[in-house]
Amino acid sequence: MNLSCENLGWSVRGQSIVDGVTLEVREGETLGLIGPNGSGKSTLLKMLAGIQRPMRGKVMLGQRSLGDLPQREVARGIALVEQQADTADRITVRDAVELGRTPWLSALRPWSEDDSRIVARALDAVEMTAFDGRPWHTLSGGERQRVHIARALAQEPRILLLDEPTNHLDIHHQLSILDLVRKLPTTNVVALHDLNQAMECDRIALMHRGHLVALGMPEEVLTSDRLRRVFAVSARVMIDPDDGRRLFRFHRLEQMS
Ligand SMILES: Nc1ncnc2c1ncn2[C@@H]1O[C@H](COP(=O)(O)OP(=O)(O)OP(=O)(O)O)[C@@H](O)[C@H]1O
Repeated sequence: MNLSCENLGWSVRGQSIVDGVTLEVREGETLGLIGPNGSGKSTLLKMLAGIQRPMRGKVMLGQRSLGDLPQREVARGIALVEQQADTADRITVRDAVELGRTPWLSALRPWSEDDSRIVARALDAVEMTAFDGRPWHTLSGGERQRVHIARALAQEPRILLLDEPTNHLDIHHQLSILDLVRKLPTTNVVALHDLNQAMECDRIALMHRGHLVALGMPEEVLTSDRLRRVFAVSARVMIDPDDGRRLFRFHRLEQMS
C-alpha cells in the first residue's frame, strides 16, 4: 500500500514550515529524508503519520485520504518513531513494546500467544530481549530509542516512519538498526542527518526551508552543488576500495581554499 502526499503544507504564525510537498513513497522502498536543522523533516513525517493535520494538501494511504480513515486503521498501517518520544515512567520495557499491539486488539480479539511472539520478535530485533523486565526510567537514551523502535515493529505496520532513529545509538546499534530497517518487508521513510548513512537508502528526499528540493537516487540527489547550496558544505567523494561504494568527507565552505 502506497503512502503519498500532495501539495502538503503547514505553517505557524504565518511562517511556512512545510510548503507544497508532493511525494510518493514507493512500496517496499527505504526513502531517506534529509535536510538541515529546521528544514521541516519532523513536521512532514508527523503529517505523513497522521498525527499532525496538514493545513494544506493531503496525505493518501493507498487511494484514501488519511483524514478520512479511522485512527485505528491508520495505526495498523503506519507507525512513527518520533525524535524525542517519551513514555510514561512506570512501565517496563516489555509493557512499552506491548503498546505497539494496541491497534490490533479489541474485545473480540484479546491478547493472544501470537501477540506475545510478535513482541518477543520485536525485542530481539533491536537486541533488547535481556532488558524486557527493566523499568523504563532506568534505560539509557540509546536503549530507550531501541525500545521505541521495537514498539513500532510490534505494531506490524506496512509503513514505518522513523525520525532520526540512530540518534543516541552507538555505532554498532546505528548500523544494526539501519540494516534491520532496510531488510524489513515494510515501506520506510527515515529522517537522517548522516549523509553517508543516507547513501545506503533506495532513494533520498531532500528538504530545504520547508520545500522538497530533490527526490531521487542518492547519487543523483547528493551532488556537490546541492550540498554546497543546502548544507553550506563542500564534499569530497571517496571510494571504499573494498566495495567500491562512495563516501563523503565534508568541509565547511569557509575552510575551503
Ligand atoms: N509548533 C511549532 N511552533 C513554532 N515553530 C515550529 C513548530 N513546529 C515546528 N516549528 C519550526 O519549524 C521548523 C521545522 O521544524 P522541524 O522539526 O520539522 O525540522 P527538522 O527538519 O525536523 O529539524 P531537525 O533536523 O533540527 O530535527 C523549525 O524551525 C521549528 O522551530
